[in-house]
Amino acid sequence: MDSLPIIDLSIKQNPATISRLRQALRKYGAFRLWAPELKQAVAGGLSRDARNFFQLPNGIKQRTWGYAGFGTELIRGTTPIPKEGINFFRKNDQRDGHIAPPAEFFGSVKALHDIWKHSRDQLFSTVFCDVLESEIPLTGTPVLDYESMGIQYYNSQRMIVEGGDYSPPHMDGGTLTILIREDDADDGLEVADLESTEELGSDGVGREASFLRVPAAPNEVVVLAGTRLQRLLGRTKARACVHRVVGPGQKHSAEDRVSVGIFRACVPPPPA
Ligand SMILES: O=C(O)CCC(=O)C(=O)O
Ligand SMILES: [Fe+2]
Repeated sequence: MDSLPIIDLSIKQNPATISRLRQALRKYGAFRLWAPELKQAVAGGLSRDARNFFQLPNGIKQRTWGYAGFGTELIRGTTPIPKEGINFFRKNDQRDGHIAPPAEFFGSVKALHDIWKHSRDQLFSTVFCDVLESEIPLTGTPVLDYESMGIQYYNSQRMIVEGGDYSPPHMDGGTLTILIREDDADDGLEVADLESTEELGSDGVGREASFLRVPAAPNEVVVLAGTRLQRLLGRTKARACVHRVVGPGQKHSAEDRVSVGIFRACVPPPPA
């Protein structure tokens, strides 16, 4: 397998596709999803609004709900990630004395979320019933598991360590992450071949595994399995994807990079 298999939710999956998906969930914990409408929503406004937001003065960003400043997010509690981000629909983000994100930006995020809502049930029934043949309910624990959206902004001008990576190898929590990126044949995203190492933790896997590049191809997004899915179903069915974003160095093109994650894609966010 030298690329991740892809599914189109608008058609019934044939047995060959199902078997490729099962294999990919064990080997990489990831697959691709045909989703022109999600890509269109990002290209048609959200990425522009995100770039405008991240250009705002620090003082304003710091006071905005859900904002995480450059290098403040940590991997495994220790390693700072050289990116900025803003999260939407997360509990407890609407702190006193803070301000809402610009209305236009919020509108674009909301529009993307409304589009995603239409595919969510179909994705879950395909993955859990047809592919994983699971009867374990994966929704319905909203205290642990609620959906949020995060926009990541990586700026190569701000890389502290030359040749460093944008994001170290890590696993996401939750069941599934939907990752939407701007089209780019090599934007640095890579997923580990989990069958190429005995290591289980993301740091060990990151050191030892071979990694597969995942191009950000037109009309498609990537679905990553998270630690919660692995816990619920067991490693024999699905592994949590270990992924990283290799820094700009010589390896890929982008000077800055915007990505959108739908995290813990599982249950609807709590009402605003
Ligand atoms: O920016 C990306 O492509 C990956 C982001 C990511 O892995 C994360 O935010 O958890
Ligand atoms: Fe991640």
